[in-house]
Amino acid sequence: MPVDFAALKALHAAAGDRHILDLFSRDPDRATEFSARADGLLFDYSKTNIDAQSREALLGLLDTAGVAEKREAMFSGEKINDTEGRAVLHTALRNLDGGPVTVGGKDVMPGVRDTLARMEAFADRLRRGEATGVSGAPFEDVVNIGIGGSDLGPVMAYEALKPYVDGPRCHFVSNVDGAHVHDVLAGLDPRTTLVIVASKTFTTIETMTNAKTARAWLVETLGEAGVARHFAALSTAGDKTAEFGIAPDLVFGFEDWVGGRYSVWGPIGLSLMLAIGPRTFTDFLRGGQAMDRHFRTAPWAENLPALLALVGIWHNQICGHATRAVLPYEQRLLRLPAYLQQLEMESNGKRVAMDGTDLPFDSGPVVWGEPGTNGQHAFYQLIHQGTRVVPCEFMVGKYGHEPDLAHQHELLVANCLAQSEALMRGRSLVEATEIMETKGFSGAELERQARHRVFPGNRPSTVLAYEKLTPFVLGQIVALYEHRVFVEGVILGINSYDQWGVELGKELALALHPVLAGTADGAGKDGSTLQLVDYLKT
Ligand SMILES: O=P(O)(O)OC[C@H]1O[C@H](O)[C@H](O)[C@@H](O)[C@@H]1O
Repeated sequence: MPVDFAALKALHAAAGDRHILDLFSRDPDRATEFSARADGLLFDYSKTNIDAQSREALLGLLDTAGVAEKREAMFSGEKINDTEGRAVLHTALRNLDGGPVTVGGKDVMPGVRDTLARMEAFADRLRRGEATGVSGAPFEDVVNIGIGGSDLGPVMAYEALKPYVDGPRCHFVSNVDGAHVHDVLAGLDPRTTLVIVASKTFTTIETMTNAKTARAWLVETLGEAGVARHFAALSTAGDKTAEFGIAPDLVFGFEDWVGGRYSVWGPIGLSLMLAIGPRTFTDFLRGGQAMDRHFRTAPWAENLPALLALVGIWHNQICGHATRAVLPYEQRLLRLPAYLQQLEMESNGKRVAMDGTDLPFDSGPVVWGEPGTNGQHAFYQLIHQGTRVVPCEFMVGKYGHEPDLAHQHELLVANCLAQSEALMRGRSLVEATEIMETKGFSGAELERQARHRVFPGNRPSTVLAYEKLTPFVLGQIVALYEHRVFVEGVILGINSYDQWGVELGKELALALHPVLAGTADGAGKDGSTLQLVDYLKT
């Protein structure tokens, strides 16, 4: 049944400009009552304007939208991506000791386990120095060439898990801008470099172009014979990887039921596995699996993915806040905001419902962010005093990985909690006036100066706290956000698993390329495009 936000909007309107602090005064247990835990994670959403009544109504959306049935449909391999006729089974990639999962009557788990075992065997051999390049020298560097989901997952996780890296160094090339591949290859020795071409379709123009450039770079030193030993491929398109010259034993395949932005758990995670080793990679999978279990079994009121989704719906569709900031107080999560941009915006940035009718409300929000504390010295000004409200999602760990620098970690945590507190508390005109009086201001100038120093406060934020950013915890966090996207998508009644919105630009770029190269004319193009072609063609 389609959801109706009218009741929630009425509750929001009735709350008026009620202050979040008043909710705490009224309910001394608010912090615990508006928090939930899962396998060591703590999600605190008490510093939002959601009260018991609005939470009840939000939870009601899950039943109206049939989230529980759709959740089981996803986990059991039904083709819920119905504009592409595909199942959505990234969860099978981390179903390490679970039961069979069938698609079209066939259990996919033997294939998943087989590919994982091949990846592990290769990773072990490479890390022991047994799988070598043509010169016999061990691989020291790995270059993952991919874009979108074939880049963001591995690069995000590699950066996040740097303390666990004890294998080859990984480098990531994604942009079709030749500067990217040039700069990465410039520092590398082809004799000790493994190039991984990561592309689900093996047709993505950026990836195939960069792969050809890397191939030419390698062949220049090692000859054609080097390709079979120095290139691996991660793809669903086995025929195309063979055409490229990649040896079949270095092709790690997967099925179309793994969406690009959900693919880090399988072969697309090979670079990560090479860097941290198969055992540690398994910990990452186990974290994802733990979150799957939590998502499937925890009651909705304690279910982290559901709660994150409902908080998201409340802020975006009900309160009308069009963006949300993801602010990890964890330097190594520096690529997480970019990863979540693809995960959330490519999944839930849709304008029609499943049945093709116009969506009667806004779809997913604009997601953006940076690690704290850097963001504090950049854009937090707008978050605190701008005219628009930006719901903030903070993340922070109890421990860092640098015991010698524990004092810095304390400062980091203090900053995170202080920002969340400051957003809620604000600073009133009275308080600001008092401060400016002590600085010697008076009269009209006192008021003018004080007004610049007012923080409206009452701005919502959530905190996701964890013990330490281990591979397991990273797995939990990534799966948490995946399932949050799923729940929001189901409530909105959209297909979170296609991405038709990326197609038009790709088609037009292909058509413009020959115009820029001077081998086709620009007939039918608009004046602006023609003017820019004229300026930019070489
Ligand atoms: O892995 P590939 O097939 O090369 O696709 C790479 C990326 O490009 C596409 O345009 C999609 O927008 C992404 O969802 C995908 O992750």
